[in-house]
Amino acid sequence: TRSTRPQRLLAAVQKNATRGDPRSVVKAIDEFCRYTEWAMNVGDEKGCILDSVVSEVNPATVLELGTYCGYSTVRIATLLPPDAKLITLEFNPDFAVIARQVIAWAGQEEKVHLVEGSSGDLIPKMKEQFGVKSFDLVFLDHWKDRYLPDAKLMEAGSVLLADNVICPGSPDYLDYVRNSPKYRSQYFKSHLEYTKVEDGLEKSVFLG
Ligand SMILES: O=C(NCCc1nnc(-c2ccc3[nH]cnc3c2)[nH]1)c1cc(-c2ccc(F)cc2)cc(O)c1O
Ligand SMILES: [Mg+2]
Repeated sequence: TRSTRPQRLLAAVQKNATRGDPRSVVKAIDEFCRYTEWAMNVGDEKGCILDSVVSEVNPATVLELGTYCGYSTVRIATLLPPDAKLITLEFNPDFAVIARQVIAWAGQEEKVHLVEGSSGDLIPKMKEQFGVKSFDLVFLDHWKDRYLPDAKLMEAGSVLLADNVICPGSPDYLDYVRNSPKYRSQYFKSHLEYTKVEDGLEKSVFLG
């Protein structure tokens, strides 16, 4: 049967990227998605904004919601010190299978813990399962209607960075973080990955 898009993306990584070289993995995915087949990775333009926020926060613990093929997982992990921890949640087992291989090809498996399941179930269990009370940085890139309920599950002191606040959009989340006294929010205008369509990242600092 026909391969899936994540399988074709992984094949492009294994063909064009050097094992153990995360930057070549990121480059191979961006080239594949720009010139061969679009895929919903955060991409190179928004990826640079992601990189700058990760570097600024310099987190010891990161939670990523929505692994997909592991593109942003690799970008984030590459910027973390060896003892830092990145937990990434993926709901779709087919995506998780691919993401594990992309993360391994990039040589980042030490810092990354990919957990399969739904954010609504797993976030409340974070504390006991991973001994993590709160995360220094949370990257929201999963189902857009889960951003707000999951943010409310996590109100324990961290920086939230949300992808796709314009396209596909998460209007209830955006309204909440921009109008709640609990957050200081900032919009980074950009474009939907590999296109000219407007999109952006919203960075929201929890004020406690
Ligand atoms: O849907 C997206 N991303 C979400 C993937 C996902 N698939 N499954 C999950 C999940 C759901 C529960 C979860 N609970 C825990 N992890 C979870 C992961 N997330 C997404 C879509 C687009 C997009 C834009 C324009 C278009 F015309 C078509 C598409 C762009 C993007 O950057 C995205 O991130
Ligand atoms: Mg996204």
